[in-house]
Parts: sequence; structure tokens; C-alpha cells
Amino acid sequence: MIEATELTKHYGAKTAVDGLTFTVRPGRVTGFLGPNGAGKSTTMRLMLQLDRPTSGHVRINGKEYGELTEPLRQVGALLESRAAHPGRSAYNHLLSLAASNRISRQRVRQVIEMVGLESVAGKRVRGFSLGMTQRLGLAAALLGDPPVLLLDEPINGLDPEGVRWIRQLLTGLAAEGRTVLLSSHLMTEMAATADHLIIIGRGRMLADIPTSDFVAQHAGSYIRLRSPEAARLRSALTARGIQVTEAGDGTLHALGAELEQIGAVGRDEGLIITELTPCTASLEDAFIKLTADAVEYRGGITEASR
Ligand SMILES: Nc1ncnc2c1ncn2[C@@H]1O[C@H](COP(=O)(O)OP(=O)(O)OP(=O)(O)O)[C@@H](O)[C@H]1O
Repeated sequence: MIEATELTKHYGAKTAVDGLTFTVRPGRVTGFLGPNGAGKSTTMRLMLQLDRPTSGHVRINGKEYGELTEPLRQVGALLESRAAHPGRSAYNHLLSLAASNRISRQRVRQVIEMVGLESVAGKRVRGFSLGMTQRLGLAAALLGDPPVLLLDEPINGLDPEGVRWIRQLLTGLAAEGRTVLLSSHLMTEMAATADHLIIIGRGRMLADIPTSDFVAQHAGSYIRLRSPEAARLRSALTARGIQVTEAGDGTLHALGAELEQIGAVGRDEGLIITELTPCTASLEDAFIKLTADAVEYRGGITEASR
């Protein structure tokens, strides 16, 4: 379990992380989402004490990272910055990490197999593709068979087969009761991989929500409507139990209704409808909307407020 309490990090005048409080629970994959610059990497660096918080704290299984004995056995991390020496082979890189944490050669071979790098284990890391480098980083994270995994953008650079593979791997690791936190700025990918979402924007908490709830709230179909008599149309539809929202671009969105139903309301009420378009809401759209204005949405759908 990872517990962040009022975690804040300033870099000079810049606030990278702004009072984040959340818990990452074991037994499920938690997606840590936010647009570029939201503060995901900084938060993960604070978890690993690679940087000091300005205020607040973060504990992993009740302890600060620095208090953990043989940390590779407690927390496996894949951060963008943690690269292997380019002149070393993948095997030797892992072996040197293993040696400092009393981890066996057998485990080194095991993790190489787990990430599918057997055929290139003896090759220098210098020639590795981005996907191979990600796999090597994962192997390093898994080396100590840790109960907690922190992975910063692990899907970066992987092809579709690699993405599917990592999704299955992480789901399996979570099913074993581990705490798995992975960051990404790709909403759709996270929705397919994570059981729970923590979404931040400008260093602040925007949502702490089960993925299924986020999908139920934001995905699905609706009908886009345009009318010179939008207010009257809206009340006529609402009076018939059809849920209507204003999209902000001059259109109305009607949920849970058929096209014919809306057409009939227009006819019965003598209202002009100039557009009637069936649409599918995308999670990516919901994510962009949510993260576009941190202040407006802050706290709206956080777990704590429910
Ligand atoms: N060492 C630093 N010095 C100054 N500013 C920093 C430093 N590290 C991060 N920042 C700033 O803090 C903010 C958060 O950055 P961070 O890298 O944590 O975001 P992120 O969500 O991981 O973004 P990305 O998806 O682009 O990796 C950004 O505005 C960034 O420019």
C-alpha cells in the first residue's frame, strides 16, 4: 500500500505537486493519470525519495522509502531516468543490481524470461530499442519480487503486442496481491489496464475513482441537438424524463433517448430542430475535459467526497 498525505513539491515558484492525498491499494492496478507536466513523475520520485517533498509525506507499506531494508525487495520501480549503462549487457546490468540486494542469478534469468529478453540478454544495452529498454527496466523492477511496483509510463515505446503483454503481466501481479501503480497520459490505455484511476492536473487531485465508475459516467452514447429554441426544447425533453445537458458549444446533449423520440417531441411542441446527431462519447474526451480546468472540476468526483 502507498499512502500520500498532503504531498507538496515546489521547484522555486513552480508548484509541481499540490497537496495530494491518496492511497494506492494492493490487489489492483491503479492508473496514475494526468496530462504532460501534471506532476506524475515528481510524485513518483517523491515516493522513492529521489527528491524531498516541500511538505507532506508518502509512505510505502507504512514506511518512508529510505527506511526500507533491501528496497529492491520491497519496491520495484521503473522511472524514465533510471537507465542502464549502455556498454553493459542486459544480463550484466541486472546481475549488478541483483548483487547489491542479495538476489540470486537464478532470479536474474527468471526475470529476463518474464519480460521476453532471453534472445538479447547478452547484447549491449546501447543497441536496444525503446521497447527493449522498457522491458529491461521492467525486469529490473521485478528483480526483487517486490510487493509494490511503481512504473512511470511503462507502455511508452511498446508495440500493440507489447502493450497487451504488459497489461496481462500487471493484472497478474496485482491478482497476486501486489500494489501496482503505473502512470500514463493515455486515458483509453489506462481504462483498459487499470482497475482504479487517480487523475491529477497541475499537481492537484482531480479524481480518485474506480475505472468502471469513470467509464460509466463518461463513455456511452448521446444525441447532439441544435435548435434556435434550445431552452424550450430542453424543458420539453426534460419534462418527458430525457436527461439533457448543455455542451457549451451551443448544442444540447440528450442521454437515454432514441432519435425518433426526440423528433416526435419537436413535432408535438412545434419546435425547430436543426441538428440531431447520434454520438459516442470517448474516454479521451472526458479526460481532456476533466484535466483542462483543474479548478472547475477539482473535488467533483473524488473518492473522498462520495
Ligand atoms: N527538477 C525540476 N525543476 C523545476 N521544475 C520541475 C522539475 N521537475 C519537474 N518540474 C516541473 O514540475 C511540473 C511537473 O512535472 P512532472 O515531470 O512531474 O510531470 P508529469 O506529469 O510526469 O509529466 P510528463 O507526462 O510530461 O512526464 C512540470 O511543470 C515540470 O516542468
